Amino acid sequence: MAAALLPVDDALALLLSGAAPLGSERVGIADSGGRVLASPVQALRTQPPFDASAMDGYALRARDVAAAPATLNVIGVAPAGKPFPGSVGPGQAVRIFTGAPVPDGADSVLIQENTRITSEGLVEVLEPVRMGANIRRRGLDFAEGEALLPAGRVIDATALALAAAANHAELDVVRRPLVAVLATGDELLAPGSVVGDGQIIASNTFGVALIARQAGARTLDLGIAPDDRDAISAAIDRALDVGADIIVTSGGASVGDHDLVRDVLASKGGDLDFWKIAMRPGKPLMAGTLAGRRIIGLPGNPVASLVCSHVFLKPLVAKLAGRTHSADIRTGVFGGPVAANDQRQDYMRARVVEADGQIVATPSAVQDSSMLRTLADAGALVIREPFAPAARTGDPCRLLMLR
Ligand SMILES: Nc1nc2c(c(=O)[nH]1)N[C@H]1C(S)=C(S)[C@@H](COP(=O)(O)OP(=O)(O)OC[C@H]3O[C@@H](n4cnc5c(N)ncnc54)[C@H](O)[C@@H]3O)O[C@H]1N2
Ligand code: MOO
Repeated sequence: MAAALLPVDDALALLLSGAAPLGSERVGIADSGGRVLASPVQALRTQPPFDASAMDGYALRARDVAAAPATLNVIGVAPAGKPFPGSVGPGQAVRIFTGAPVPDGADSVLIQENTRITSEGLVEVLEPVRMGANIRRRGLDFAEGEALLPAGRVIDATALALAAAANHAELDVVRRPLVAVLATGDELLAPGSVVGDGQIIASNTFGVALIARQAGARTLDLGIAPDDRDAISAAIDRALDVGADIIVTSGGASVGDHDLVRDVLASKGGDLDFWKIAMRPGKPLMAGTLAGRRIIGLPGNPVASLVCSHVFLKPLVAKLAGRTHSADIRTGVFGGPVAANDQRQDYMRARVVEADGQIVATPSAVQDSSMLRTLADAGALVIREPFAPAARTGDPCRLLMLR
């Protein structure tokens, strides 16, 4: 009897054990969007750094206009960036604009809509103003030294603007893992090639690399290696030389005479954590380490390579990149009957629609792992546990959402 295959969850746990965020690097604030903070961000300054006007109008003393209408002497102007140097005394006002420091002596800002210019240097105040109105107090937003953003926060638009406002020209971010991807196979040609007898176009690594990038990696395309030990070995050496954190191969993972990836890794001193798992598609998946780098050997079948990338590569990249990853797993119902499952956990491509508040998932009739188009059409993968019994239309199912 064939050896029992490693369950998917156990394989994933093995792959992720010991994976931790990579070190940090400093990047310019303008380049930090989308990265993950490696250290917390503190305010390097106080914002606003002075009591500031929130409106265009007049800075004055509230008590002077308590019995409005009242006329005040306009003794100067305070635009943003140019503080008024004097002080506002009884019966006086300073023309002020949004963002300008409130001059000494003034305790309130009256919006200009509630005033009338009567003559040069005089303003008629039509309504009283609440004490302190329209003034943003110093430090309203944050004060120097305050913690603003925690380590681990993804730098979204607001975090980026806040860090800039706090006067950070550079930020400490988690290094993005470099994922090098290699296609293997004598039959493979780059897209755009003239295709000869027995040849096909290599597609896997494009999708695999995009999945890695979307999880937070940088990627390097190592191209296509023929089914030749030296060629595969040379490509892996290149990945080691450029400092790849994860080396991903596609193809050559199975048991055929031309499936060489495992041999090459072994000959280079690599250690396999697992090979062959209870998954469909994806049975020949392998993972291990080589010279301190992580290796993932994806099966060549296009759907297997992409499904394994979603299930294994994505969380590994996310972990090294310091991101929290949780697969989008939902409960739905079957839109058609499915047969009982065997010992491999199945990831069935399914079209999904919403009906009566439920996700209805209808697996494609043919699930051959060469069929990319059915994966592109699938909104989700139905996850079928090993030995799950046959299911009928309307029975609940577990979905890994793809879109
Ligand atoms: N005797 C057995 N044969 C196979 C088994 C098995 O257990 N015993 N497992 C099957 C399963 S499951 C899979 S999955 C495949 C995976 O095998 P490999 O990883 O060795 O993949 P290849 O043989 O190199 O290629 C399989 C298939 O995919 C095409 N391919 C490969 N690379 C690409 C690429 N970059 N882009 C597009 N298509 C690619 C290749 O031409 C083949 O058609 O093994 C089964 N066999
Ligand atoms: O994993 Mo192979 O594609 O699982 O069929």
